[in-house]
Amino acid sequence: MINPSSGPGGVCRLLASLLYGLESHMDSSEDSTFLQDMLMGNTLHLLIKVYDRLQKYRAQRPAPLLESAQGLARDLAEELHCVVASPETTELLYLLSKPHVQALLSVHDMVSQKEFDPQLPPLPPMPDYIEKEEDSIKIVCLVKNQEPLGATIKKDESTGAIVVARVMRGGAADRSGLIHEGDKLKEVNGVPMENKNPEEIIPILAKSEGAVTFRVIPGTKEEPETIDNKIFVRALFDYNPQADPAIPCKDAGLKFWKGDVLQIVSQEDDTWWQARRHGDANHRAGLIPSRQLQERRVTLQRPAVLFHPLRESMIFGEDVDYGAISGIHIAGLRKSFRFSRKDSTSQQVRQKMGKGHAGIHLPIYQEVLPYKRKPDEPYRLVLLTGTSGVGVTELKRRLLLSDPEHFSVSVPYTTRERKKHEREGVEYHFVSKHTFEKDILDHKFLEFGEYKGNYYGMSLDSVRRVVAESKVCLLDVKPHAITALYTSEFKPYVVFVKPPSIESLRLSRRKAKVLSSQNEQTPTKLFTEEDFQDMITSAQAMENKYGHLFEKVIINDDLAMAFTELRNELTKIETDTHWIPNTWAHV
Ligand SMILES: Nc1ncnc2c1ncn2[C@@H]1O[C@H](COP(=O)(O)OP(=O)(O)OP(=O)(O)O)[C@@H](O)[C@H]1O
Repeated sequence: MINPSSGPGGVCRLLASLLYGLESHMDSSEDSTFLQDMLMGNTLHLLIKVYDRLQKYRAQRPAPLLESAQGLARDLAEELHCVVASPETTELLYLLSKPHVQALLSVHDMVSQKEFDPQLPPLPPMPDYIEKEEDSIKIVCLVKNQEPLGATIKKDESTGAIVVARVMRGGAADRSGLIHEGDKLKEVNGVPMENKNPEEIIPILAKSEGAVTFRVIPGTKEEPETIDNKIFVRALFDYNPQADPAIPCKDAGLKFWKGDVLQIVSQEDDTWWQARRHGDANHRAGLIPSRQLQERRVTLQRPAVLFHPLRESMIFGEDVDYGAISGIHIAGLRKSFRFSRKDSTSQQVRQKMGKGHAGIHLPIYQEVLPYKRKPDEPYRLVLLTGTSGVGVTELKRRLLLSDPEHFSVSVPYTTRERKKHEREGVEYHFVSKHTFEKDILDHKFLEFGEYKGNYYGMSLDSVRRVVAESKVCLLDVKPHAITALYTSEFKPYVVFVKPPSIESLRLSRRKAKVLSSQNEQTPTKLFTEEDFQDMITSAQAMENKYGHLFEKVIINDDLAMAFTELRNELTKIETDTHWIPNTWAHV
């Protein structure tokens, strides 16, 4: 090693002795000559001298020249004095000599040399354990003087955790931007906060000066209970960010299912909104496709994993043969006024109502509001729908029997002759063909059809009459009729009765009988394998097309269980706060 303090002479002597010491180890005189030439040569000695001068020069300078603006200006002025004078150099020299330029340079040097940031202590090592329930720990190191921390703490009575209760504006904690209300303090300077009271912790904080290290679980700001100015939507499709190739970050996505209520927290981005699932313990917002993005996807019907496009051949439309109208009594109650099974050879059903959509054009998000029925308000209309034979009539029948004072059905209209035992307005409203046809033209019917030369139909007025009696009106309708009732007047609670798997159908419907209009002598028959298959296929098609209108899906496997589930759900919507489309709030 060259020691500059020993001076160039010392270095030369060192090189000479080094050469002498190495000679005995060298095999060839050629190597020895080469080393001697190199080490004792003038070039190396001159280089050592230059190096030595530079060291001395640097040691004499008071401050590093390049960091000082004044020094730079001085050097520049010296250089300018040596060059041939020109108007520019003269002007520059004049400017540099001006007192305010000098003052400016001096201020620059003063500021640049000042140490403003406190010396931060080294970060503490990462903890080698993280409790399971903690999804993130923050290690905050504050350097404070005698000033207080500027935050208050409290003990969370339910969890026992020490929580930052308040951060004072402008205080040390606030200025750091690292400690927030709701943060849980786990440790202060290595002292665990568990089982400590705020009174024990305050002196620890007060005493600490210099670097104070906090181990903190970032808190989630407690949301005030008010829902004003918040946007809630019901998701009308399933979404899995892991299966979405377009999302900017899969882990930042929010997975949700059709029917989930989401709070939209940001719509700033046109493509990706931020939302959290209502009722989730996790308050972290996640990315969801914006309405625009999802609409584009639905329109393009891709990617298939995110949206199940409708298969046209399976869509229930106005041209489908729904078969006969059933107006048959079962156990003293009228059989469903729905267009019945496909095995009928009867008339085509003409639809009048139910065309178009209830303001929901694409099943994306439906804006919703919390709703709780007031005692003087009418009950929500209960619409039961499902594929033929699935058990809609049976469930309605059980509801009526369970509480005839509370539940009721609307009375359909017919143009057929009244039978002896029938009473006007009980089984049917009996009207003339002329009146019925006039009512059709006046859009009075929700559904109507023709069977054996007679009209049958359900009018909106019939529904209104039940609602006006302060009863829960149960109505079983084909899904396309839902839209006509999807209004703030009726606030329909739409229940889709869904068949279970084909194996469960075979088991549960072993002895069940269905209507068969093929044989007048034996109007009922056992289910066939084809019936089960049809039920499942039709249910899937219905769900694909109208699923966005279904507020509740009940799988009718075990009848008693399906009934109990339905009954409980109806009680809930009568008594609890739940979500309804926000358009129903404005009458
Ligand atoms: N979960 C069930 N287990 C066993 N049998 C059932 C179940 N649900 C309904 N059934 C029976 O299946 C048959 C058809 O039910 P239901 O008449 O209620 O069907 P529906 O949906 O009203 O059909 P449609 O529109 O053709 O009248 C009935 O005999 C009924 O008792």
